[in-house]
Amino acid sequence: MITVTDLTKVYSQGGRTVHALDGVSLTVPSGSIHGIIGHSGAGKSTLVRCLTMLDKPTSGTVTINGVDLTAARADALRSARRRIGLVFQQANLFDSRTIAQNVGYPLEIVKADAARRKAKVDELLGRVGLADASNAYPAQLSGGMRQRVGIARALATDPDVLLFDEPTSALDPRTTDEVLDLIVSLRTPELAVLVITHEMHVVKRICDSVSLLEGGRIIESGPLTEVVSRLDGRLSQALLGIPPHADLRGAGTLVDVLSSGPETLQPIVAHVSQVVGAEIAIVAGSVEHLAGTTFSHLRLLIPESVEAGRVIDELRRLGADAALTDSLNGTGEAA
Ligand SMILES: Nc1ncnc2c1ncn2[C@@H]1O[C@H](COP(=O)(O)OP(=O)(O)OP(=O)(O)O)[C@@H](O)[C@H]1O
Repeated sequence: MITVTDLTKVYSQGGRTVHALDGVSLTVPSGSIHGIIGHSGAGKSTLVRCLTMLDKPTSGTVTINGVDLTAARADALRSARRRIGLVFQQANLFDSRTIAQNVGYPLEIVKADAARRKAKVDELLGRVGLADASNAYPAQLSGGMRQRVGIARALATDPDVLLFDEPTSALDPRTTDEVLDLIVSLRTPELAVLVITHEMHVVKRICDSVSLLEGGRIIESGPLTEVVSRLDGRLSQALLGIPPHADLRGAGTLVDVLSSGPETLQPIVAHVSQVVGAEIAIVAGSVEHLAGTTFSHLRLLIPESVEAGRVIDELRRLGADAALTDSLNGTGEAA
């Protein structure tokens, strides 16, 4: 389990002070995959550096399975760092070493004997689907395969936390999904996985929970199924993205409606049209299958002849959430 409490990082540059991290707190239980999503400049790289103590936080704590990294002294910190496996955007492999030697490198550092090293490397290459590539060199592998090697290397010291920093940003969509599926397959009850990314697709595909980082702060956080259910949430609007609607002024009132699970199979719009005695158009929509549940976010155009409040009440009565589109914050804007 990784626990981050009130983490801050302040940089001073040319008389200017930058609060790159401004009170970040989060918990990633062992056995789960947590995503941190944010735009460029949100503080993602700073967070990675502070979590691994490559950069010392200004204040706050980072605890891994009860060990406070911020309080650890040199030796203790070195062994605590080994509890974190790190995977970056580029695998950064040694070109002159074979794949097996690259994966076994962290075990050389801790002076594991050759037999143990070989057994571990064989096991890890099997886990990442590269058992046949052990004698190959990095230049002979595709980008996706190199990333698999990086993942195997990060697992070499049996870490408690696996920290991914933009793991798929350099990969094509198909390879991205293969690597994401691999990450999911690594899940064990002992391992806490933290994925830092700017890609909502990564969050949708593999995360159990997610935090939105902006300006060094976590402004929204929770289990995926919970954040997506908040009609007014930034993460919900990004996960169930609806393109900004065309200018429909004068055509009626826009209402957003969000439903999940079995409700998404109900013809609620047709039903409400019948109840209010008017034809309601769906002008935009998004349906996603996330964390095992189907979510639907629709934008409806209510004719002027019908009171939108009645439609909203009726939709809510049917178990959906609904609100006037204009009342929602930042509608149509991705996180
Ligand atoms: N060493 C530094 N000195 C001064 N300011 C810094 C330093 N590192 C980061 N910052 C500032 O801290 C803020 C967060 O930067 P950071 O690189 O962590 O964001 P990011 O989300 O990783 O962005 P990107 O995806 O573009 O790398 C930015 O305003 C950046 O200019």
